[in-house]
Amino acid sequence: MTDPNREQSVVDSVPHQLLIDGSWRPAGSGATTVVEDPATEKALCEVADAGRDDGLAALAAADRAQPAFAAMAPRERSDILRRAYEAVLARVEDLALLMTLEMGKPLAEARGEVTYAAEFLRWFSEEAVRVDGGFAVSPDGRNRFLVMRQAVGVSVFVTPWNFPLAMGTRKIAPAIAAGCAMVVKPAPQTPLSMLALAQILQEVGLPDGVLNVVTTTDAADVVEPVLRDGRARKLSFTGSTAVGRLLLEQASSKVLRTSMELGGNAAFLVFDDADVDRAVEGAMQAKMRNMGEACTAANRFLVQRGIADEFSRRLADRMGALTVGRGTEDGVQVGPMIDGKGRDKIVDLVGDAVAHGAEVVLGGERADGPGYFYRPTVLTGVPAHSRLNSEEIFGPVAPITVFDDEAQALADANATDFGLVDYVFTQDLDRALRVSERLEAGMVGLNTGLVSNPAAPFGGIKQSGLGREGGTVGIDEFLETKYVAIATA
Ligand SMILES: NC(=O)c1ccc[n+]([C@@H]2O[C@H](COP(=O)([O-])OP(=O)(O)OC[C@H]3O[C@@H](n4cnc5c(N)ncnc54)[C@H](O)[C@@H]3O)[C@@H](O)[C@H]2O)c1
Ligand SMILES: O=CCCC(=O)O
Repeated sequence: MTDPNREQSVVDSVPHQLLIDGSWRPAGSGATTVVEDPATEKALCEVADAGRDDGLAALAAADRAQPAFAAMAPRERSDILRRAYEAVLARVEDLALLMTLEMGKPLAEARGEVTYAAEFLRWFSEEAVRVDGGFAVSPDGRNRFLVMRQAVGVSVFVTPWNFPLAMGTRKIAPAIAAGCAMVVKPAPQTPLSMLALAQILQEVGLPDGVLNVVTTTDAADVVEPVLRDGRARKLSFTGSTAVGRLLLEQASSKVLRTSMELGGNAAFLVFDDADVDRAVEGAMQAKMRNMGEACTAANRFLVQRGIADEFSRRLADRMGALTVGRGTEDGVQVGPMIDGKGRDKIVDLVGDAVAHGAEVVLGGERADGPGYFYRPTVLTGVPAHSRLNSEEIFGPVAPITVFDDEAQALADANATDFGLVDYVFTQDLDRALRVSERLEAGMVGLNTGLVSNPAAPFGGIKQSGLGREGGTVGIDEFLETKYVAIATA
């Protein structure tokens, strides 16, 4: 259990204000909003609650900073990122505690996210100095083509609460590497991790105005004017598909470049020939990482008939052995859901599935007492038409249905508007490749329950998004290609 004095001092060590043009300031209106600990439902602190004018001030600051930052030597931008990587790692314990306090994940997982977030800073410090161009002779030999890549320009980031640090660095690091100034709007539930990151970036020498952070409870009031203003050139959003769709419309008014990391509805396929130990281990990872509050979370378990009983029993045993509690306490493996709305949605989805005939093998209820806790749950016989199969659960619920053959498994897995990630467990190499090719998803976990890696291209197809973050292509989202035609005598 962490010491309450240490918790308070970690919360107090972060500025609770907006960062605009290198200075920390209150919201123009003086408004503040409460940040809550979802495990206790008690207030942690207050932060500035920005409005429209604050958002536009942040945009103006980014616009002023943009030309000099784009002109800065790539090595200098790379060095800023490298120093930030080292500074984040030096503060793993404080950043992890801050994250656990504001969003609930157990400390061990929060440490993992801090490290994951830091890796984006390191990866893009290495990419910053590798932006290339091209030179070619035209087919008729009369011209030369010079191809250069330049920073897109001022970028607007809107980020979610579930990975409050990593979803920030996955955008901020490539933007710095490419030379883009930014306006960042974190989720209202988790402003503290982003403010702590901004403080670190400031300390390691990021020029004033390059990163502007605007915390608000009225996202629409702040973000829409910024997108419609004309000075921003790029929007990168991570969050739900519904909000992504709305922001795409707003971004279209000025034809902004867009990257969209949206919701998922991952299928987790287990074939009769799978190694059951690996499948159960992978299921625990794909389902229980972040208490199931992950876009990559396995949302639908599709298990072949011959192995279904054994897999369901073993998964229920493992999930039933998890310790639920406040993430700051020793040994806790499952923290609270982010808020009452998130927890109530899970209650509704499970209720709907049970009403349609699903059987509760484990859990199936919220936990008593304060905090937004929901017990790890396994359901079998979940009917195809229940809401659990089409909506993101975002919680520790594993719905299992049975299939008979590969064609049915593929049809069921692809019967969704989403296409972020799917998981496949089989020991048959031909099947593994065939199924991976036919799954309609941007990513596939083959005999693994974890695909996230800063060095790999993360992203979805269908209504799960546009573009990729991370990997060698992550920086491309922040670069324009310019071609110069050179006439030769
Ligand atoms: N694909 C990915 O990489 C990825 C990663 C993490 C989370 N997600 C998705 O995010 C969702 C969970 O996060 P969430 O609940 O924070 O999502 P959300 O869409 O409710 O909110 C995301 C962000 O959008 C902001 N927002 C909400 N309404 C807005 C508006 N009208 N204008 C401007 N901004 C607005 C929120 O304040 C928040 O900062 C899930 O659907 C999850 O799958 C996707
Ligand atoms: O919520 C989505 C998960 C994000 C990740 O794994 O990088």
